[in-house]
Parts: sequence; structure tokens; C-alpha cells
Amino acid sequence: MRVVVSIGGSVLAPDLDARRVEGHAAVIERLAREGVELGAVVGGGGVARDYINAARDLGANEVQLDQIGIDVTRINARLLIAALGPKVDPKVAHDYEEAGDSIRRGDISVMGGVMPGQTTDAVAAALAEYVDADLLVYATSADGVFDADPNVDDSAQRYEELSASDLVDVIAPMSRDAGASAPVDLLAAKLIERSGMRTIVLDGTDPERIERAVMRGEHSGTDIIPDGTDDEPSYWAQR
Ligand SMILES: Nc1ncnc2c1ncn2[C@@H]1O[C@H](COP(=O)(O)OP(=O)(O)O)[C@@H](O)[C@H]1O
Ligand SMILES: O=c1ccn([C@@H]2O[C@H](COP(=O)(O)OP(=O)(O)O)[C@@H](O)[C@H]2O)c(=O)[nH]1
Repeated sequence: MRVVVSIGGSVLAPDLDARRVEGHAAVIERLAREGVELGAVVGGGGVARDYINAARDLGANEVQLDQIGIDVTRINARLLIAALGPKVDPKVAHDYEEAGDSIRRGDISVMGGVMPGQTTDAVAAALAEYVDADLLVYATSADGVFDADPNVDDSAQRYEELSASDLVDVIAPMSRDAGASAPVDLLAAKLIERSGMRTIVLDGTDPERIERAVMRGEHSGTDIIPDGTDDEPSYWAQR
């Protein structure tokens, strides 16, 4: 089974904590030992937003801010690589070909950002399509996709399931400024729709939730169902 996991910066590095990174690395290594071929994409987190906000104050434009964010995501990628054992490619993959070559060699590949105008959500969706992944998992700081920001609106309702095209409609109105928060970005939603990629959005604060979702299909987040299919997800590692 081949899986791409997007570990949001708000989950991996809201602040710098080696034990938190270690916890995610331990789950990734356990999945690899179970024979799951893995690509991990990590976000920028709190440090990226601090740098982006400071640079915005200095008058940087959104592309320059995105470039700063990309650099921070790649530092976080190095942090995760440092916590992973010998099966990880020690080089942060800067494009999908590099990541795909690592995964096809049987290594774990870790990416950060790739280009301005998007977030690591889009990187994970593009990588999943590029390597024909069976499953794409977004480990973020909300337990799925809601009809409003659950950390702002107490009445926000979680979608248990969303079709890929409905996901695009939910995400479309959200901000695309550098450093903006959303469960997935708009480009990611469009790539998921185009590729028909089975996708889960879940709260990855506890990395073992990622493991349960991949190995047994158990999660309390949102299943993104490819348009035109309504069959029960059948991509779990243990089926
Ligand atoms: N409709 C929504 N559904 C879920 N989360 C949302 C929604 N709108 C905004 N959010 C916010 O997006 C946050 C996740 O985005 P972000 O901070 O970029 O996380 P990540 O680090 O995973 O990229 C959630 O914690 C939540 O506060
Ligand atoms: O391919 C990418 C990935 C990231 N970013 C920039 O880096 C920031 C941090 O990345 P991300 O939002 O994915 O981090 P997270 O939300 O997971 O902390 C983004 O907001 C963008 O400004 C970008 O421009 N291109």
C-alpha cells in the first residue's frame, strides 16, 4: 500500500518540541515496517507564520512571503528526517520526481513546500497523484472539514463525508494569503477532485490517529470520496 501523509505545521511544529516530532516519526516508521510505502509532506507551523508576519510588516509581497514559508517547511522536513531511522531519504525532496524516486526505491521521502501560490496541502495532493498513492491523509489541527472554522465557530458542523467536488466548494471561499489556515488549500482540493484520490482529513495532533486511519480505516475526521463513487473505502492496509 502506498500512502502520502501531509503533516500540518500546526501539528508537527506549532512550536519546536523534539518529543512531538519523535512521536510522528515513530508512527511513520511503524507504518513503513508494516510495508506501507510512504511520502510525508510537512508544513511550516508557527515559525513560518512568525517569519511571514514579520516579512509582511517589512513590505514583502505575497510571493516573497510564500518563499519564506517554503524555506521554513523545508527546515521542518529536515527536523522530521532527523527523527526518522535509516529508511528515510536523508535529502528533503524539492520536487515530485525526487520524492517519487525515493519512494520507488523503498525509502521514506519527506518534502516541504515546492512553489509560491499554494501550501503543502497542494504538494501532498500532487505527490499522491504523481506516485499513484492508494490514500492521501491530511493530519491537521481540526478533526476533519467543517462547514465553518471549528476553532472560531462553536456551532461548526463536521462533514463525515464530502465528495471531491463538494470539498472544492467548501474550500473555494477561504483565504489564500501566505500563512492562511484551512483544512486543505484550494489547489489541493482541485487536484484531489481531478485525480479521484481517496483522501482523509483528520486531527493528527496525536500521530497514532494517522496509524489507525491508514492501518484500519478508523478515524473521526472527514472522508473525501472521489466523485462518482459511493462504495465503502477499500484501501485500508489490513484488508
Ligand atoms: N471549514 C474548516 N474546517 C476545518 N478547519 C478549518 C476550517 N476553516 C478554517 N479551519 C482552520 O484550519 C486549521 C487548519 O489549517 P492550518 O492551520 O493551515 O493547519 P495545517 O497546519 O494542518 O496546515 C484548523 O485548525 C481550523 O482552525
Ligand atoms: O508549496 C508551498 C508550500 C508552502 N508555501 C508557503 O509556506 C507557508 C507554510 O506552508 P503551509 O501553509 O503548508 O504550512 P502549515 O499550514 O501546515 O503550517 C504557506 O502558507 C505558503 O505561504 C508555499 O508558498 N508553497
